[in-house]
Amino acid sequence: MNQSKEQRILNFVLQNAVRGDPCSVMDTIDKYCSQKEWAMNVGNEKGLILDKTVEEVNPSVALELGTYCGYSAVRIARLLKAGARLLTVEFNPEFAAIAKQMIEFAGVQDKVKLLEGPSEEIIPQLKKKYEVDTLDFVFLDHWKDRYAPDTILLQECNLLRKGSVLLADNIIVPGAPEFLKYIRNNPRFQCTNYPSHLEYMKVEDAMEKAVFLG
Ligand SMILES: O=C(NC/C=C/[C@H]1O[C@@H](Sc2ccncc2)[C@H](O)[C@@H]1O)c1cc([N+](=O)[O-])cc(O)c1O
Ligand SMILES: [Mg+2]
Repeated sequence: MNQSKEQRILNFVLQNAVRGDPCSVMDTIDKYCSQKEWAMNVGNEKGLILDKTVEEVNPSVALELGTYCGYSAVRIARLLKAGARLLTVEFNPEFAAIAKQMIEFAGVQDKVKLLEGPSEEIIPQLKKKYEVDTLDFVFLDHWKDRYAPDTILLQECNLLRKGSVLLADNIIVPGAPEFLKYIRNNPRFQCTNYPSHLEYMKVEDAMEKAVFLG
């Protein structure tokens, strides 16, 4: 049975990256996906916006929606302080299995907990089952039509506190129009747009930061 693209990406990392070195894993994925097969990792240009936001927030508890191959989980986890943790949600079992191996190869597994299942089921479990009080940082990079409902669900589950920071990928491509409409018209969020480019392409994209005002 022939391999999936995601399996080919993982194999390329296992054969070419340096075990225990998150930057080497990120660079190797970016090399493969820019030269061989495009894939929907956040990439290095938008990745730098992600880095700056994570460094600014310096989260104790971070949530990622949409793990995919684990590129942004490795990217975020490498910046977390001692004792801080990233919860990342993936509902596709094949992708989850790939991401688990990617995270372990990068050596950040002690900071990352991969939760398998759809965000709408996992989010309501975060407090009781995963011992979360509130989230300091949330990276939205899953199905674009889930960004708005999941942002509402995070509020309904009292998972946001004054100053919690949301960062959403793909504001232009594929786009998240409902989310943008919701978040920019909501007085409880302070929004900032970061123009960038679609990963590995000369196509315009953007990220949106939304700070919860409580
Ligand atoms: O479609 C995109 N992303 C959707 C990502 C989805 C990821 O999240 C879960 S869905 C899920 C996970 C958790 N809970 C519920 C659902 C999927 O299994 C996948 O791992 C996308 C597309 C493009 N593009 O150019 O076409 C560029 C990008 O940067 C993108 O992020
Ligand atoms: Mg994306």
